[in-house]
Order: sequence, then structure tokens, then C-alpha cells
Amino acid sequence: MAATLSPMPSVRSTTFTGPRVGLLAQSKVPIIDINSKSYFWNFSGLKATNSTHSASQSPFMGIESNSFLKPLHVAKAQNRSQRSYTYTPPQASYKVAVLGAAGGIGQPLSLLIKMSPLVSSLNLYDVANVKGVCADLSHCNTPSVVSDFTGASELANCLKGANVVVIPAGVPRKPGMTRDDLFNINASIVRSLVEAVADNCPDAFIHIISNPVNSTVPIAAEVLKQKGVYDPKKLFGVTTLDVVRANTFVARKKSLKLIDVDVPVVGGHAGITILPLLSKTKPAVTFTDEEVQELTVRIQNAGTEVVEAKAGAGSATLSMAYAAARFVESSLRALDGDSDVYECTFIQSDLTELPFFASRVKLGRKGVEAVISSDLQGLTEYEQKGLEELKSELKASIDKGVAFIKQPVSA
Ligand SMILES: NC(=O)C1=CN([C@@H]2O[C@H](COP(=O)(O)OP(=O)(O)OC[C@H]3O[C@@H](n4cnc5c(N)ncnc54)[C@H](O)[C@@H]3O)[C@@H](O)[C@H]2O)C=CC1
Ligand SMILES: O=C([O-])CC(=O)C(=O)O
Repeated sequence: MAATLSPMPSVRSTTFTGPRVGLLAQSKVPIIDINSKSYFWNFSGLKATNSTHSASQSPFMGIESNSFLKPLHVAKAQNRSQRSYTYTPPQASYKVAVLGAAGGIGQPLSLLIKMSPLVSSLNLYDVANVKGVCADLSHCNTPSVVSDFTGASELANCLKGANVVVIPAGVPRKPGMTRDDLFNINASIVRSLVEAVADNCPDAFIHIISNPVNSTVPIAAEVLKQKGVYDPKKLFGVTTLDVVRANTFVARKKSLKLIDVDVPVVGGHAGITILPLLSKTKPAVTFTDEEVQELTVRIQNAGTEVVEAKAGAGSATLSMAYAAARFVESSLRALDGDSDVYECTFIQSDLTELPFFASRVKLGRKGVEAVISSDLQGLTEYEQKGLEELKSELKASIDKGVAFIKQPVSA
């Protein structure tokens, strides 16, 4: 019996003007455009090279600049207008290191980073099992060269020359635990990994995923200070998943096009310290008080929702990998000179009286170029109350991280 192939949803409804390849002449299998291939892995903002379609006048004008799926829109826009564009794909020239690459987040995250056209070297580090992940990934025909590094003795080589270091190393939660319950194990892991970053690639952007982010980022800052290489503009707590979730939940609730929605999420990354600013949602949308309450609580508890659904098998890994890959790609675009890159992230901050705070920032070649202070202006009463209420918990988590390095408790 002949096998039936299911059409890929992303190509089913599209019509292309370029050369075509018939998969199976007599079947209903879709015809795909060979030129469309790149859109499925090319996450970076493609630069138009002809004068009519410069990057700033490109068909994706008006689409959120930090959209991880922007190139899919390019494909659609191209299709709609039946015009053809000449693009110069971004040059692959950046080195990214993933520490904890064999883990639940590390593996899919490494795959997504492997798909970036901006990455020339992808270095995978873990305490075990990273060789196989590397062998597997290295068969993908995307530009980056993948290398594996196992154990502390290979960490320095993994990090040398890295432009971006992503750290998802550490233990995840089980049902009934808070993120802070991970502190005792993950604090030491982050400390030792960041020490190595300080020694081997002090100029790199450092993305901390390991929980509790509200404490592990201050830990990383103190380690970098002790090593004399702290640049607060280049140390980031990855809170992108909170934004990804907020965008998803709001779009569903209000029947908006997912790709258009952008909700800033500020504060920190645990429970009530996660504060979605629904009043700042783009496109502008109104919510009833009940919707605000329901959405805010869902966004704050979304991590726990996944932990409970996984019932002991860990926490969010796939959505986290997606979110972290978006943050990596944004960082690479910023390093590459894109002047239109905005993300929410947990950083050293003057926005409130707290020394660290997540907010929207503009990213540039040197890291954080500007903090978007207007997000905290004109808050609703509900948001203002949420902001005041999160401060004591967030401060305690920050202080705990700082104290871990400044006054280490002997084991
Ligand atoms: N920032 C965020 O939004 C999120 C953070 N997380 C956090 O990310 C962390 C990782 O989660 P999963 O990948 O699910 O855990 P996992 O247990 O599946 O993977 C962790 C990996 O880290 C490795 N590892 C442990 N110690 C290491 C060390 N010293 N050096 C290098 N690698 C080391 C392990 O061998 C393992 O491969 C957890 O702390 C989790 O709470 C999870 C989801 C969202
Ligand atoms: O909930 C957890 O433990 C993992 C996490 O940070 C998230 O999913 O937001």
C-alpha cells in the first residue's frame, strides 16, 4: 500500500512563484518551493539587499521586531505580493556556548541555536552525555560547527572566544517545590560555571537560565565582580519564557493573532515577582478586572502548571528552549548591529529601588543599551499594587544570592 504523506501545515496553503519541486506527482502531497527552505531555519532578520526593499522598508515592517518567527512572515509577505526579494543571509560569525547542553532544556535549545545562520561555532558543555548530543546535532546541514566538551577539565576550551554563553545547567523542580528550593544545588553550579566564564570569555553576553533566576543572576554578578570583569550590561537573567507565555495566553484569551501580541513582563522570575503588564499589551486591548486577575495568576503559575503536568519528570524544557533561543537570537542580532532589538530580561537595574529587576531593554553590540522606563509609568492600580507586593520577595532572593558569594556558608 502506498504511504500517505501528511502535508506540512506551513506550506499547505502557500503558493509560490519560484521554481517548484513536485514530491509525488500523482498524489495530493503539496508542492513546495525550494526557495522557501531557508525560512524554516533562518530565524534572523533577513536583510534585503535591493534598494526597493531595504531592511527598514522590508515586508515585515510593522511586525514585532523581536518576533522569533519573523522570517515566516517574510515568506508570507513575499507570497502575498507575489514579488521576489533578494536577501543576503546574515554571516555566520558568532560563537555560542551552552553549559548544561545535555539536559532537558540544553538539547532542544542547542538544536534551535544550531538553526541560527548567525552562529559559526556551537560549543556544547555538560558533565556527562554531551558527546552523543553533539554527534547528533552535527549532522544538521546548518552553518555552525558543533563541538562537545565534557567535565570541568574541558570547560575552559569550551568557553574560549565565546560571544554568548547560555547556562541552563542545574536541577529542575519537582511538584511541591518552589524555585528557591533549588538554590542549594544550583547556586554552586552557577558560581563555578560563571567563574570559568570570567576566566575565559569575560566579554561574552551571559544568559542565566538556571533557577532560582532571582538569586542566580546576583550570584553571577558577585562572581564576576570578584574576578574584576563584571559588566552589568552583559549579564542577563533569561525571563523570555514569561513573555512568551503572556503573549500566548493573551492572544488566546482575546482571539488575537499570536505573532502580533507583545506583553512586557517585569520584576523577577518566580511566583508573584513575575508581573505581566497587561495594560501595556500591544496591540492595545482592554481586559475586564476578572481577565486581568485570571491572566496574571496563570502567567505567574505557568511554570508550576508544567511542573505538575510533568508529575516529577522536570519542568518546562521545550517552551523554555524556544524562549531561550529567541533571547540568544536577539543577542546575536544586537551583536551583529541590528539597532531594533528589544527583550525583557532580569538585569542589574536602576528602574526601581531593587538592585536587579526584569524589564524591557534595548540590546546593542555592548549589551543593554537602554532600559525602557516608560513601561513602569502609568500602571493600573492592580499593576502598581503587584509591583509594590513583589519587592520584598524579590529583594530577599537577590540578597540571598549576594550573601552566598560574599559570606559563603561552609558546607
Ligand atoms: N529561566 C527560566 O525561565 C527557566 C529555568 N529553568 C531552569 O533551568 C534549569 C535546567 O532545567 P532542565 O534542563 O530541565 O534540567 P535537566 O536536569 O534536564 O538538565 C540540566 C543539565 O545540567 C547539567 N549539569 C548539572 N551540573 C552541571 C555543571 N556543573 N556543569 C554543567 N552542566 C551541569 C546536567 O548534567 C543536565 O544535563 C533548572 O534549574 C530549571 O529550574 C527551567 C525552565 C524555565
Ligand atoms: O517552573 C520552573 O521550575 C521552571 C521555570 O522557571 C518556568 O517554567 O518558568
